[in-house]
Amino acid sequence: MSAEPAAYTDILYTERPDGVAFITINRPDRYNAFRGRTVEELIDAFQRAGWNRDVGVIVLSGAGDKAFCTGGDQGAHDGQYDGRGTIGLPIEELQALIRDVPKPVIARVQGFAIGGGNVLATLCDLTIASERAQFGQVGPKVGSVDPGFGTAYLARVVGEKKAREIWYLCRRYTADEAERMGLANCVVPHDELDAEVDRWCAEIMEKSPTALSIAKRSFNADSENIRGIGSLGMQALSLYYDTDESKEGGKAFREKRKPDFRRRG
Ligand SMILES: CC(C)(COP(=O)(O)OP(=O)(O)OC[C@H]1O[C@@H](n2cnc3c(N)ncnc32)[C@H](O)[C@@H]1OP(=O)(O)O)[C@@H](O)C(=O)NCCC(=O)NCCSC(=O)CCC(=O)c1ccccc1C(=O)O
Repeated sequence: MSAEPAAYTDILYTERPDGVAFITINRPDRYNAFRGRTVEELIDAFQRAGWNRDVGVIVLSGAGDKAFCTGGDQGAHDGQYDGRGTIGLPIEELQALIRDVPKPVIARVQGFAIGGGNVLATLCDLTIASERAQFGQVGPKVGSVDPGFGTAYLARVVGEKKAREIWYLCRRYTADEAERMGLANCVVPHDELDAEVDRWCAEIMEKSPTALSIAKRSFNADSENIRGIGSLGMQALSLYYDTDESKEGGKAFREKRKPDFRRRG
């Protein structure tokens, strides 16, 4: 096994001899929320695994038992986030890269896949969930929204009505509900999650890598226009983040109280 470069602080990276690369968000004390640095490291790791011919499948996961990923770190923004990019996070690059790497990406979801973490799981080619996993969106509850793949592509995956419900009501969904709506491929007992992920990876590794990459690109082509919607939307999100309405969401989350979005000046 090759270990992650010493420079990574927010993720773990491992390539196994069987051709599986594991990329793990390693901020369990923050429920694997991402800050600017986390997103940069994820981009670096996906580039590394994505173009290495010895790697046939990539598994994205979150460290610990609590969360796969809970989206942007609420401690890393009051307005823009703390990194580069339109909103202070190069999140569009990461989302596009998960689609662009010419090999299947599996989301291994053992806990919360919430907010931007739910977007990452949705973007992975396949999702394998523990029975303890929980899925959902929180954007309109915390003064945010994903204006591209997280909304428009989600509708391709679960259908328009369900996608709108997910975003407008911000409920949490069990792993079984996620499977029924097409957000997860399968749900397994918690202690069987890694074995199940290994089984799917082994089956993928037996298949023609070129056929898989053509299949992936073909699936992607049909929803590629959403990339443009997303980059336009990020400009709008950047303006929204600077408003009192958006800031109230993050502030309320940090103060552990209900937000008051409808208050006027
Ligand atoms: C994940 C929860 C549903 C868990 O709820 P619960 O079990 O009641 O536990 P809590 O007490 O709420 O949380 C435990 C502990 O974890 C900390 N924490 C959880 N999530 C985050 C986070 N994202 N950032 C920082 N810290 C987090 C929490 O503060 C607690 O710590 P203590 O020290 O114990 O107090 C629930 O926690 C939850 O709903 N979390 C909020 C998730 C969130 O706000 N995510 C970011 C916004 S998501 C979003 O806006 C969608 C838009 C989007 O996808 C996007 C698009 C473009 C750029 C960025 C984003 C983005 O994701 O922001």
